[in-house]
Amino acid sequence: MAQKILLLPGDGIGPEITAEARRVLEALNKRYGVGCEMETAPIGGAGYDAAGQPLPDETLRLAREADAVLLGAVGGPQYDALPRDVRPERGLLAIRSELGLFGNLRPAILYPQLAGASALREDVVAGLDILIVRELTGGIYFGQPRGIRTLDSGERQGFNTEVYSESEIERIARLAFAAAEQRQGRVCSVDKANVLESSELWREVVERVAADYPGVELSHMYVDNAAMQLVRAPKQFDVVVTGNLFGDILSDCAAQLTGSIGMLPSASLDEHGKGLYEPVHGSAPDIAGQDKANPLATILSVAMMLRYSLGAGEAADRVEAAVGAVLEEGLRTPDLQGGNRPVGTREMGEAVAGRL
Ligand SMILES: NC(=O)c1ccc[n+]([C@@H]2O[C@H](COP(=O)([O-])OP(=O)(O)OC[C@H]3O[C@@H](n4cnc5c(N)ncnc54)[C@H](O)[C@@H]3O)[C@@H](O)[C@H]2O)c1
Ligand SMILES: CC(C)[C@H](C(=O)O)[C@@H](O)C(=O)O
Ligand SMILES: [Mg+2]
Repeated sequence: MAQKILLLPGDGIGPEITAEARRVLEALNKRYGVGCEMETAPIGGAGYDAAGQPLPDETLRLAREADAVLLGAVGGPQYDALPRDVRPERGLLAIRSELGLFGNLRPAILYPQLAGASALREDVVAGLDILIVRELTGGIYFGQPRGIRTLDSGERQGFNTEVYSESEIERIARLAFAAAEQRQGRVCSVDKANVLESSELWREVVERVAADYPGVELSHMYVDNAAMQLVRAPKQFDVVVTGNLFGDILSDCAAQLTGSIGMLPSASLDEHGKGLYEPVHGSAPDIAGQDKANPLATILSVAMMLRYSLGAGEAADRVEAAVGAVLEEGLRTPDLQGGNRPVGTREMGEAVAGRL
């Protein structure tokens, strides 16, 4: 039976990059009978425009029904003045929370053809393969209380709360340790336990979980040092497990090691392995609608979807190999240095689909 995929293009470059991901899926369907049916729904600013909500009820219903969801990106300056509760980013947070997508896998892998495009020297990044495991439905993004209040003095005060319960920490830690068992067997847990109680508990629970994975070596690092170590000697990391906010920041940082933020895919998984897949980058309003966006992060997110949610590991390998092939041929969108064939979003997508 055909598997149902819900496409959520979103805003800015979202529609352009998801169109190329769709092209790749259609090519897989046609050539290898991968068998997926695609449907599209609005989210983010597009959701607000269509239904007055950044996560329309119908979009959420379709997402629950689908076997997997592929999202482009949300947000843009035209929505920044909206009331907070209906801003595009709230739609993304809501779908993550509603679907229970606590486990965010963000692999930062350097394609050898892009070694010269990395922010770091080639010898520092050659062979780079890091997996950032970011907790996605807790922490300061969701903690209560939150808001902006007026103090007695008349001054206003913005406040958010960083909270992590033991069960939330335990399940993300288990995901990270299980991943490390399939990789180089090292987990680095990143926190701010020298200052934050939520991190103190995080460290304690991660230590406890580690006892169940004797084959995995655990280390801890404060987030400020981790940011520095990522750009100093990134290959020291195998799996990095961290909370929602730290993971958001560190994954953009890791992206630049791979040549561009346009190269980083992600999978957001629930307890049963159902997932939403999206590039790590945002809606890039500065280049939207100009055929300049790199669609590879979204196309590589399709590979993760095929592997984790659709049981099509071979097709996933094909997609990743096709990305390697087009880079080898020298195709580069403007965000990627090097190469000998400058291309736009569409030509890059067509090339990948053509090499499957
Ligand atoms: N998952 C998401 O939907 C998501 C993620 C991050 C930011 N956002 C939203 O996106 C909007 C813009 O945010 P931002 O500018 O801070 O981050 P961004 O990731 O959208 O862009 C940062 C920079 O990277 C470039 N870039 C991003 N993706 C690219 C791609 N595929 N190809 C080439 N260049 C690319 C952009 O042109 C820009 O210069 C905001 O509204 C933000 O909230 C959404
Ligand atoms: C747009 C925003 C809500 C989102 C996040 O902070 O999680 C984005 O930056 C990401 O990395 O997916
Ligand atoms: Mg981010």
